[in-house]
Amino acid sequence: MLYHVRMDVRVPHDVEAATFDRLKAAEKARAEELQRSGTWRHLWRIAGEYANVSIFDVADHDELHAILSGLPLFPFMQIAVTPLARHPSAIA
Ligand SMILES: O=C(O)C[C@H]1C=CC(=O)O1
Repeated sequence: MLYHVRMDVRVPHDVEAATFDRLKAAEKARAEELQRSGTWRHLWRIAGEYANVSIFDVADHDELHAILSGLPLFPFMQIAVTPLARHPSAIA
């Protein structure tokens, strides 16, 4: 199943820069791993915002939740999920 996911990163002011840098590095490694496996199909920065739009390809809601809640930056993100169904006019 495909899911459109928007992630908005909210950095709390009381988090140390070094701590946040470490979490960002861990997030990058995990994002790259999930992209290589085909699970994280698209990852786009929303211009002008500390946010992304992504497409995930997973078995079901439970797998998506497990992946998203396991992301290193999960505690600092607001996440909006939209399940996608095939459009009848889509040719690909
Ligand atoms: O920067 C972001 O949009 C948040 C998060 C998603 C992938 C990643 O590397 O960081």
